Amino acid sequence: MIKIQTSCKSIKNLIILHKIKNINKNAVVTSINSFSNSSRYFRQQYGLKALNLKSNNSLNKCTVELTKKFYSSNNNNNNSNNNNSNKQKKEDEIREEDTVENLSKELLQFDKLTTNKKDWPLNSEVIIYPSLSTHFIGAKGPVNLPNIFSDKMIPNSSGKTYIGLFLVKEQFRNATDPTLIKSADAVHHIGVLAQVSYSPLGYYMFEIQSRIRIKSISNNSYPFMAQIEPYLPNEVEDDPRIPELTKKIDELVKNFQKLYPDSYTLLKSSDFLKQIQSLKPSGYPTAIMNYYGLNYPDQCQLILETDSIVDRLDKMYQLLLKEEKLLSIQQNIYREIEEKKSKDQKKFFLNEQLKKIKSQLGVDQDEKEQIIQKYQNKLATLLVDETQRKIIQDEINKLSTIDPSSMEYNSSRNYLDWLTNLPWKKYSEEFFDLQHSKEVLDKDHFGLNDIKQRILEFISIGHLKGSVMGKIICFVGPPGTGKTSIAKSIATCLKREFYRFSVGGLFDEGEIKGHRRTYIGSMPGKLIQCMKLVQTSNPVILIDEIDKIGKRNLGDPSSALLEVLDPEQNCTFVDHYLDVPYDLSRVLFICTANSDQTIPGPLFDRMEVIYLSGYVEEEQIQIVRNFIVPKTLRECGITSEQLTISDDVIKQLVKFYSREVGIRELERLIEKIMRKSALMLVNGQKSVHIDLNNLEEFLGIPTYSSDRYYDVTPVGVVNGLAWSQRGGSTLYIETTAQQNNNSQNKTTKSKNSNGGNAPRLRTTGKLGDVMTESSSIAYTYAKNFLLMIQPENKFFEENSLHMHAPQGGISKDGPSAGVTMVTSLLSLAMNEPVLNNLGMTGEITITGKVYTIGGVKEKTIAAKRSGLTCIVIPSNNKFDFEELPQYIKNDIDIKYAKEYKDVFEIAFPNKKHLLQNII
Ligand SMILES: Nc1ncnc2c1ncn2[C@@H]1O[C@H](COP(=O)(O)OP(=O)(O)OP(=O)(O)O)[C@@H](O)[C@H]1O
Repeated sequence: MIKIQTSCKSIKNLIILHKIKNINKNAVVTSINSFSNSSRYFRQQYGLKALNLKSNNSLNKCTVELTKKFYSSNNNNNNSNNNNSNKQKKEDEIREEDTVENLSKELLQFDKLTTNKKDWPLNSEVIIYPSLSTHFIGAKGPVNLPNIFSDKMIPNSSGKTYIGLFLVKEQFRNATDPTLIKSADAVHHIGVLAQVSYSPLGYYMFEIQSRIRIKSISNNSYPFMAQIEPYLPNEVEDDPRIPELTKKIDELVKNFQKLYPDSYTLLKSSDFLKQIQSLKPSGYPTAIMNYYGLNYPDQCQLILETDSIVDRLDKMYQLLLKEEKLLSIQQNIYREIEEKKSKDQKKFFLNEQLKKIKSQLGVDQDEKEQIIQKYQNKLATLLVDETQRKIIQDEINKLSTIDPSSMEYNSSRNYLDWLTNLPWKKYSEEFFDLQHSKEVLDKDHFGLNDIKQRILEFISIGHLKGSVMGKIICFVGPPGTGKTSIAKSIATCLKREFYRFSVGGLFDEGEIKGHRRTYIGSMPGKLIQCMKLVQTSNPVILIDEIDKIGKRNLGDPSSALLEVLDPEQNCTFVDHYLDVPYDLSRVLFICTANSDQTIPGPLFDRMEVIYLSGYVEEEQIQIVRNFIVPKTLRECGITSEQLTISDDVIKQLVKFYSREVGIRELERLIEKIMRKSALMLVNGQKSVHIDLNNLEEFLGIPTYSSDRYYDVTPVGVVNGLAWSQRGGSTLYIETTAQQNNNSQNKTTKSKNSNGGNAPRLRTTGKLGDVMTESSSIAYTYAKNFLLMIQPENKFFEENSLHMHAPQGGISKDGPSAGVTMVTSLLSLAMNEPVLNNLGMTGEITITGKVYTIGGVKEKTIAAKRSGLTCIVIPSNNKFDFEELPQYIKNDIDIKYAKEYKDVFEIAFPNKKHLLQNII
């Protein structure tokens, strides 16, 4: 009778049909995933109780009941005004077998439709699941399905449920939750159909079945529904390129497995290659993609959408190549990180081991603690006052809070090293023994008696006073005259430590006062460095070349030096680095300079200046013979038996190999002789004797032949005496005449007094401003003087003159050449040479007064060296000359001049009668 299918399937289809027809065709979504679900749903919806769905009878019953309900509700909907009689009638009709049979046919037809497509949702409709990655056929995995999705999933005819996974377009992918996407247009229209099942573990699993394409959107409000169709482009599976590409991919895959056995694969099946080789070409790319789980949604989407298998394979191959490069980079980075990690671990491990060993050896105290303890111990022994102690203690406390690996820790340690290693209040015992001092000075230096005398006086005061505090000695003199070595001897006399530093060309104040600790690599200045080195607070400090101290924008070193030297300030000298006052008041400062002219004034004022003027030949010979030769022999390890130097050689050296007033050049020459002799001795020679015969083998030909250009000075040439930082020297003044063209024509001459033909004086020889002015004065004075003594002599009116100072390469300046210039001009004008072997020095005023000059000693020494026998100096300098030691004054005929006529009288003995003409 009843021909209705009684299978469970039929019931479900019936329910769906019911829904389709009665409720909303487009919203046929049931939560029935399985048969049991459908029965439950069925019972709840239609009130069918105690339905034994497993028995055919029950099912039949159920179907009939359902059919009845179906029609009744259908008719109710169509005709709401039906009365009870109508209702009864309808129900009777429903009971009719044919109606049921019709329904059964309909149901069967429906069932037929769907049974052909086992893995296809009913009505070809799916709920769109917006996915953030592309999936390929065969991929499986859990999926998070909110209820709103799971309730509306559409099953297939056998109750399996489906969703459509569609990749969200890139621009919408930022949404953290794909379910928040507002329109179905936000997803690509080609995607995959996934069967969803509910796992006993309580979550949904998906498995990709096939590629699908959205035909139309059936519900564009969330969650979106779409009509779908299979996406099966024509695929040619026997394309000859396929095997070639798959082979290449296989190789890549093998490589991947070898290089990255543990990473980047979703399915870690070892026989994966075998599996994929057995796949059909159409399934191959998807299998590979699934295997590697490559996380490039857009590129994978492109592959998914690609029609031909060859193209899909090719794209995938390219993607894998790219991935391989990326992986190798990642692998390298990973390896580096691992290596570093293992190094750090190793270091940590070793450190721990070291600590254990130390603790077992009983030296388990932390290194930092040890260091801090060391500073504490040192501080306890330091003779510092309370303020200094507090500063050091604070720094130690600070150090204990700093991490040893930080930069600050090192800088703090450095600072503490300085603070705790200074000789705070440690002094060498005061020693003022005159006898001892005299012995030391005489042992180290020849001559210099006046200097030695000054030093002994100085030491005597120290003896009486108990200290030499507040004294600054400054030695001024030409190079090589023993300033440094005398300072060293003073330290020996006083039995104090000696430290020397040069401030020549020093521009940075920081060199003296240190740099602040905030600078990287900062250090204390020279004074504090000295203290640390000598370890007493009262050494003798020699500040060399104080006249050459520089000044730039990096602070003013001379004012820093003033702070150091000034007894008022140096008891609380603050070095920038140390930042703690240090007492320098008991230091004996000795300075040296080549000239007192350039010593900064405020410094000069505080000094006790002692001048050294250089040595005459006899002194140099003595010094070389008695001091330099024995000293150099000692230094070279040669005995006096192995090397002898004759006195003649030393004289020759002094006369023709050196022209300095000091000893340094002679010392170098002796060293040169020693070096060459040492070579000969080492080569087997028993002994070396140096005399005038073999001297040139050692030193070459003499550098100077004679100090004098002229043995007899010609007309117009006069020997002047000059002084420079290098000592005294002789300076020729030469004048020649140049006859004027118009000399005969007085009228023209006077007319041209400002023009080119007027007689004039030209000077050359690199004369400085002062000497150029002197030459003008001399010219004027000489003209006037000649007019007085020889009015008839028109030489100056008729001749232009050229005055020259030889050695034009050397700059000359100074105020002592006036008399020499006048004499040179008059000698030319009178055509009378000056007295032979005469030298002169003195400034002249325009009225003929001869003025005081400096450097008498140096000039006298220079005159003697040049073989001059008579010198004229201003009479005001008489005292200076008479003060000179006798050995310098010997063999010199000294003449004093007050006015120029005194000079004239000496220079031109044959013309002294002319002086009578002066009224
Ligand atoms: N009177 C002397 N007796 C013995 N040796 C001397 C004497 N004068 C100088 N010397 C020696 O001459 C050499 C140079 O001397 P020193 O270095 O002291 O010169 P200085 O005046 O300091 O020169 P500078 O101005 O260039 O610094 C030293 O070896 C020193 O021993």
